Amino acid sequence: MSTSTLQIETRQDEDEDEDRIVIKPVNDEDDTSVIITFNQSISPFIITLTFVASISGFMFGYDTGYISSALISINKDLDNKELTYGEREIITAATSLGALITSIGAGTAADVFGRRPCLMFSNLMFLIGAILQITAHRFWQMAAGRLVMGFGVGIGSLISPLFISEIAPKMIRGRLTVINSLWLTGGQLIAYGCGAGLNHVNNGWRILVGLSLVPTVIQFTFFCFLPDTPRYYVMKGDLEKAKMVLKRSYVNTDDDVIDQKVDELASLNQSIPGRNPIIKFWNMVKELHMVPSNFRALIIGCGLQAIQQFTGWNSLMYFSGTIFETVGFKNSSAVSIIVSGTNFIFTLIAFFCIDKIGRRYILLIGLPGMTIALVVCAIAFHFLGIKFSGASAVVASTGFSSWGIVIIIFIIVYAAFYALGIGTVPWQQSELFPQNVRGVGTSFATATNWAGSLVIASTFLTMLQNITPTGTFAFFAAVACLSTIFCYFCYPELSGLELEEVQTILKDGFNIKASKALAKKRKRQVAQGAVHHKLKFEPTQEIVES
Ligand SMILES: O[C@H]1[C@H](O)[C@@H](O)[C@H](O)[C@@H](O)[C@H]1O
Repeated sequence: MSTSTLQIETRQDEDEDEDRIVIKPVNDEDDTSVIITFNQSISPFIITLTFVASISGFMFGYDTGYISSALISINKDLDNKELTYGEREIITAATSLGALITSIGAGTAADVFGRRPCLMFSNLMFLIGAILQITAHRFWQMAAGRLVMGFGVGIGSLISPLFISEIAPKMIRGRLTVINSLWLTGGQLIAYGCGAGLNHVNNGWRILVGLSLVPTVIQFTFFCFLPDTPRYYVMKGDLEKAKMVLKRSYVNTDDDVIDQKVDELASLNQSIPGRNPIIKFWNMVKELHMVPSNFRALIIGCGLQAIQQFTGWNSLMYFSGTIFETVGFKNSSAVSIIVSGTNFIFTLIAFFCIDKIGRRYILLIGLPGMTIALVVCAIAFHFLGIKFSGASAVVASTGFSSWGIVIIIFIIVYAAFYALGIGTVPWQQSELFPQNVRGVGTSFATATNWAGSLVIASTFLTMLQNITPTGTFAFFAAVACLSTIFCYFCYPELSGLELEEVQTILKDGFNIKASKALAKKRKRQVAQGAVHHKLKFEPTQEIVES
C-alpha cells in the first residue's frame, strides 16, 4: 500500500464534494482493517445470537404495552377498590422509572461483568417483577412488581442492541439491530392484541403478566449455552475466546484472517483504567466528555433519544383511543392495535431500508413527514373543538366528524414516519461509541430515552389541559422540525462502516460529507465483489475535508 494519502475513488456523475474527501492510512503496513466482514454470508450462529438477544426487545415492548389493557381489567382486584387515577399513573410509570434507574449503570455493568450475564440478570428481574404482579392483591405490591420489571427493561433496552451491534457484520449491522426494534414493536402489538382478548376474562390481567414469563425463560435458557460478544472478550484480554466466537460467526473465513481481525480489535482496544468499578466509571465519564469524538457521539446518541421521546409518540399511543372515539370507534383496544400495527409494519420497512438507503436518509425522510402530520393534526384539533377537563376529553360535536377522520389518518401517517426513522435509528446508538466508552455512552443515551419517556408521560395530560391539544401537537411539530435541522447538520451516515471507523468520522467534526462518501465507498466495494478475504482495504484513520 502506498504511503501517500488515499483519495476515495469517485464516479464522474457523483457529487463534486466527494472528490474533496481524503482518507489517510495510519501507516503503510496496516492493511487488515475491515477485511473480515466484507460480504460474509450471515451464519446461523449470528442469526441465533441476534434472535436470542432481541428477546429483550420483545420484553421491552410487551411489558410497556400490556399495562394499558391490564389497567382496564384490574377493576377491584387490588385493595378491593377501583384504582384511582394517580394509582394508575404510578403503576404505568413505575416501569419507566425502574428502566431509567438501571439504564444509568447497565453500560458499566456490561463492561465489567459482560453483556450476556447482564442480560441474564435482567431475566431474573423480569421473573421477580412478574411474580410480584401476578400474586398482587395490594396496589403497592403491583407497583413494586412493575418497578422491578422496569429494572429488567432498562438493562435489556440498552444491552440487547449493544450485543447485536457487536456481533453483526457491518454491512447488515443496521438491519440486525432493527430486529430488536421489530421485536419491540411486535411485543407492543401482541400485548395490545392479548390485552383486547383478555379484557373481559376474570383475572385476565394476571394471565397477561404471566405470558411475559415465556420469553424470559427462553432467553435465559439459550444464554446458558451461548457466548458473549468477541469485542467484550477482547476488552477482557481473552483473545482466544474472541477468536472462537468469530470462527463460529464467520464459518468460511481463514483462521489467519480471524487472527488478524482479533489483533486489530485488540490494538484498538484501549481500556480505561480504574482500581474499582466506581473509579473506572468516573474515568469513563471523563473520557466520554473530554475526547471530542466521544463527546460528539454523546450529543448524537442522547440527542436522537431525546428527539424520539419529545416528539410525543408514546403519549400519542395512549391518547389515540380518545381521538378515535370522537369519530365513532368505541373500542380503544382496537385503536391501539391499529396505531401499534402501523408502528410495527413501518419498523419492518425500516429493516429493509436502514443499510441500503442509510440511517441518515430515513431520519431525514421520517422527521419532516412527522412534522407535516403533526401540523395537520394540530390544525384539525383546532376545528374539532376538543377540550380537556381532568383526565377526560370533551368534544364540541360527537359522532362522525370530518376533522376527526383527518386526525385519525394523520396520526397513522405520523406513526408510519415515526417508525421509519426516529422510532428505530436511535437504537443504533452503540455504533457511535468506541469500545472503551461504549457501555457508559449507551447508558447515557438510554437514560435520556427513559427520562424523556417519563417526562412526556407525566406532563402530557397537563399540556392538553393548559395549552390545548392544538398547542400540544404544535409543540411536538416544532420539536420534530428543529430535530430535522439537528440531524441534517449533526448526524453522519454510518451504514456500512466498521464500528472502529465511526470515531474517525467524528474526530474533528460531524463530517457529514466524509461519512456519506465513505459509506458509499464501502457499499461500492461490496457491490463490486470485494468478497475475497485477502483483498486489501485501506484503514481509514484520518478523514480530511478540504
Ligand atoms: O423505539 C421504541 C418504539 O418506537 C416504541 O414504540 C416506543 O414505545 C419506545 O418508547 C421506543 O423507544
